[in-house]
Amino acid sequence: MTIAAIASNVAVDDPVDEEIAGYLDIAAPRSFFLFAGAGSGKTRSLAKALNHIRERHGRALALRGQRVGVITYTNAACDEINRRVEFHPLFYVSTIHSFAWELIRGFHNDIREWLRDDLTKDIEQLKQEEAKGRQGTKASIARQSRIASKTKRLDRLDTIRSFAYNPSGENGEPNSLNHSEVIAICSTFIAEKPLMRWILTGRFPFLLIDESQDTNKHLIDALFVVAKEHEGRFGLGLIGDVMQRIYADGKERIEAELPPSWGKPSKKLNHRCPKRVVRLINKVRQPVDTHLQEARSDALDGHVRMFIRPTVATGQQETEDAIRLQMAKLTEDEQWQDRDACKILTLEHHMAARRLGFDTLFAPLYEIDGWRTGLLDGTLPSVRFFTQVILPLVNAQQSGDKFTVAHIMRSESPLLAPQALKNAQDPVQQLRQTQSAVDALMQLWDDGEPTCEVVLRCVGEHNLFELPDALQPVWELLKCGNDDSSVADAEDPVAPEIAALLAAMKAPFREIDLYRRYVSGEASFDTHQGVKGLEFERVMVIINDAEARGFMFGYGKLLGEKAPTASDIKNKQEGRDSSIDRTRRLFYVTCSRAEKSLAVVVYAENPAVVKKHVVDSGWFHEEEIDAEY
Ligand SMILES: Nc1ncnc2c1ncn2[C@@H]1O[C@H](COP(=O)(O)OP(=O)(O)OP(=O)(O)O)[C@@H](O)[C@H]1O
Repeated sequence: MTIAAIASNVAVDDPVDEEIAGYLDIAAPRSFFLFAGAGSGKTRSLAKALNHIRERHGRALALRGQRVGVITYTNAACDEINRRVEFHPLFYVSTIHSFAWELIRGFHNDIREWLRDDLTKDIEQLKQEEAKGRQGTKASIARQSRIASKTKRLDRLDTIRSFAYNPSGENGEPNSLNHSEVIAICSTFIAEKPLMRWILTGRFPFLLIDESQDTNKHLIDALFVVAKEHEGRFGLGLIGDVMQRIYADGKERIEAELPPSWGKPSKKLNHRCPKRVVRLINKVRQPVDTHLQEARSDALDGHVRMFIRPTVATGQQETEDAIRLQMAKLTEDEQWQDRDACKILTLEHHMAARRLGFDTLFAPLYEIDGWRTGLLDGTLPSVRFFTQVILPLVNAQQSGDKFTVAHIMRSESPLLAPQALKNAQDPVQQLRQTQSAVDALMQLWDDGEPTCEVVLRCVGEHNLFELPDALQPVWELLKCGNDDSSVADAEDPVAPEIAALLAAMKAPFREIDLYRRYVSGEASFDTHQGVKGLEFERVMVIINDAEARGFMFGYGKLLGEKAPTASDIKNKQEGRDSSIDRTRRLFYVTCSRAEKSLAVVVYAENPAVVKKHVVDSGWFHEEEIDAEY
């Protein structure tokens, strides 16, 4: 054996996978919680565990008509697990919502009664609030509208024979359940109905949950009940890292509630990060628990740097570009110069939107609560119309791609709809009219770049495409020139959605493509939360409380700039989560994405205080900090 082989630690966690295999025994399954930090190869351990079940117990399970349930966080994660188990039908791999629906579908009467109870309680609560509140306020109007819609739903319940749910869709039909209802119903049924627990364990004698720290706490609590009641015939495997819990509905302090009978395997190695990053994330984690990691013995040393800059109102983009050049020099990695070769993590989407230059379009739409999800996954119909119909046409036309232009026009334009061509007295004339509509659109670029509003007006005037419902009123307003929401009658303002769209339409058309690239993951930017589970060679973490809007996370306290509030101190004393804890975990997640080098950029009110704090905490050495005062 060579010295290198003796010193190598890369196989140090192999016994953990064997330990897990021991728990996955069909004759005596045992529940377990796998403690494993960032980059420790949780996906690989999960895939190994599944393949072990298939080899050892696949036949027996198949004969009994049983499957192995696997819950992961995203559809992409489901695809990855399925790929690693070669899409074997023994495994039912799904997201939490699909899994919950799979269990409750068919229990229509029970679902109806659950909804009746839930709606009645909600209405009662709203009525009490309304009785206490003031009439005529916006809050009162909103409450009354919620009471009316919930009452309508309650009144219709008895006419609904079967309920429906679409995990990836809008769920707008009267019989459809929304995402949180599906989770709540499933958790309640499991917790309260013994039959449901028998059904669950009968169908899935093993249930493995990845990212369990962020799995809905009510569901985890319900599954704890199942694991206890069916001990010896059902094995629940929770895989996760408590330090990476970043969503509010995950279960706090799950590790403290694990029953003594559960297995508690723990992985030590970080396969992803260079040695210096592992030392940093260990220091960040140290005050929280004892699960510290080792880097692989063959890992790079890597680089970490903190750049502290005074808080400024503008010019962050230039500052961050200059920092990338500094990183390129000190890491001798030229790719830092190329923004697209780096992952730049902002705390919130609007910070990325501002840096990438699609803020005019994005900011007003993001204000509308019900639109956020659609805006972020690119499915919001009003914006989708621009990204999926108008932009491809403009791009194809600009690059002379006649085939694509013809394809888009044939499939999307009412001018070339079969009926329009059939009704046209002269089809050749109809084709000419279509061409002149496209020409009119493209001429908008002759005098520089048009705004989305100008483009929309042109599309509407020439009937180039059918407008989605949401844009129809905007087009009507644009047509009559009444497009300035700021001068709208204060007594009768336009609906917030329309005002948001009118504001967004002021964006230059180029913002459409910048937005599209961001939401499709092609851009160099992402948010701190959005990169959970991912890894990148060069990571830049941007910390700027002055730009952040949410209240969930705040770096000032974590970095010593602000004192903890009375409620932070109370939370700590009572063992509850505080914003410092949440922010620490978020920081751990972001830093642990780096495969080669990491730059942390902090905009601080008081750079000297931040510098002293991170040096005193042992996170960075003085020479790793570049502070400007
Ligand atoms: N035993 C191993 N040997 C070599 N490389 C490994 C091993 N296990 C995992 N890796 C690699 O390490 C990286 C991290 O693995 P993975 O993404 O599964 O970690 P994770 O535990 O899910 O991390 P996180 O919780 O931080 O997202 C991946 O690039 C993976 O291919």
